[in-house]
Amino acid sequence: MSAPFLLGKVIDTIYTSGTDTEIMTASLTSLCIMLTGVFLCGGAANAARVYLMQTSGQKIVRNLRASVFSSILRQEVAFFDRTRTGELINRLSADTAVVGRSITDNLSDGLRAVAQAVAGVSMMFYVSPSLASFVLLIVPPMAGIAIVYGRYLRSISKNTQDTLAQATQLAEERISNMRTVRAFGKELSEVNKYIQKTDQVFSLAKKEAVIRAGFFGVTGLSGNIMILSVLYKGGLLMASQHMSVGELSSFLMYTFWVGISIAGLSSFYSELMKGFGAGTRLWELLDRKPEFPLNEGLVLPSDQLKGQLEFHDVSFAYPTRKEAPIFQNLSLLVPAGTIMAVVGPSGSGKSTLVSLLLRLYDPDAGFITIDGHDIRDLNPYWLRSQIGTVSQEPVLFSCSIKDNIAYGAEDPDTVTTEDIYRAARVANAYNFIQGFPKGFDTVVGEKGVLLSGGQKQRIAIARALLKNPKILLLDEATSALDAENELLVQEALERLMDGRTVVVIAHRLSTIQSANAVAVLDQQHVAECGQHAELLGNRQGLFRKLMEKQAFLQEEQKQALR
Ligand SMILES: Nc1ncnc2c1ncn2[C@@H]1O[C@H](COP(=O)(O)OP(=O)(O)OP(=O)(O)O)[C@@H](O)[C@H]1O
Repeated sequence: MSAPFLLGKVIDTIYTSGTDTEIMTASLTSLCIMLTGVFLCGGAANAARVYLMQTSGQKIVRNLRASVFSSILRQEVAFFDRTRTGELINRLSADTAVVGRSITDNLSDGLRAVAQAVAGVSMMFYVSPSLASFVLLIVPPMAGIAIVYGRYLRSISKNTQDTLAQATQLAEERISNMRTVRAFGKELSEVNKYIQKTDQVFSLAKKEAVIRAGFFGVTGLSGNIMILSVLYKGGLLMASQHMSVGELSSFLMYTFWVGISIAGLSSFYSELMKGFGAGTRLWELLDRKPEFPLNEGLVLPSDQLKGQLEFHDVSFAYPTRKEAPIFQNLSLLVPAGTIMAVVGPSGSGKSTLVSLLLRLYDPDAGFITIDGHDIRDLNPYWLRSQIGTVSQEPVLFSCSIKDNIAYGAEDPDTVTTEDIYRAARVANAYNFIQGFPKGFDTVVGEKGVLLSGGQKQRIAIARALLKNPKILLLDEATSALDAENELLVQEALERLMDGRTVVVIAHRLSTIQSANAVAVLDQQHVAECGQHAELLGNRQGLFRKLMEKQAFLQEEQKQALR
């Protein structure tokens, strides 16, 4: 900061020392030594600034990403029904990147520009207060222009990030459902839809470019006006002996300095406003409180849990479709240690029943109990740790089979390989896993696409076995497995169900026959409940009709295969 001042002194020394070369050389040497020291300190400070700002900025981004991800995972399931995956992915990657950029390199350069501008202006006042006051008349109109520009840029940035999120959503959905896109031959039309979205992003970027160009043009022009006014007014002051040539040179250098800082500041300001625009949704996400807590409430001694489940006059509609109730005054008792098969027409709410038991949603009226405790009073973490699930289409993560099975355990890090092998054996999965060249270390592809339906189910059964839950919620696969797989899965399921309270969405006759009771869902409540033989005996009953229809369909399928 003192460099222009010292350079001014150098010029004045040269100018005033006349022909006395000895004095001039001595003064010049000492001033140049001082200047070298100043430059060295400046260089070191600059390097330290860049390093510190980079590392602390990246740390902020890392923490921001972790907080956003943790905030997303804390939200209730209904939040994910309303919010698209692609949008959340975009918030996590693109928005945090924009905010990150605005607070890392940009903040570092911005702070330097602020420091330089403040110091430069102070030095301008120090060298010549009257010239400084004259030159800085340009600041108030510039500040007004900057405020309007900042607001506009902020709103454009928010729109850009929102449109980008829609484009990401479209791409994410199509890529993850590539087989359907291919089967319908929709590649070209999907590309066109994506291009439409990116075109919207492009037109917003063009708007941003126009206002940015205007703003940078104005700041450049004002810098040149400042220099021109220094030359004009400073020239006059020099002519009237109120300023030396060295002072005018210093002042001019400070003016350049301040001009460059203002250019830096406008770029800093632009990036900061973009960061604020992109950050708006991030702050909303970070501030959002989930509708129900994840880890608060009553924890019962797990060894005393019997596992009796009961629905008491439960009414429920999905938060996104409040106008279409799924259950009205539904009551159902599943005694501890028994198997309840749930059947009913498609859309009657069988999966919804399971979701309510897992407390993914809360009933609108009525309540659900486990051993007489309202599940809303129980700690949701604890509740879910007592429940095992195997769904129709089990989801496996893209990691090793070993890690996928260990995922069932409360603390996967403490699970031994022997525990995993044991669970795999009981689930009839050990032999086929060991048949792979890498055995249990085989990495299954995204969503486990390398495995057949039956294999995935057996891994999911091993995962549930490792959890060793008191309560089991099963959704039997509707898609037919080959005879051998069917037998192996059935056997594994029977072992898994042994000694637990089971609610099974049943699709196989054998499961329905072996269940202790069958609940038939229809018209938003339990239409019939009883043992298989008893329900079948009621000729007018819904269960009988369902079974007849199923038998009819099976017969039709067999004929079609012949
Ligand atoms: N997350 C959701 N948001 C809004 N509505 C939903 C949601 N999930 C399911 N539904 C609706 O709730 C109703 C019951 O669905 P559910 O999946 O529980 O039926 P189901 O008996 O299991 O059907 P299926 O036998 O065809 O699997 C359906 O009309 C469905 O469209």
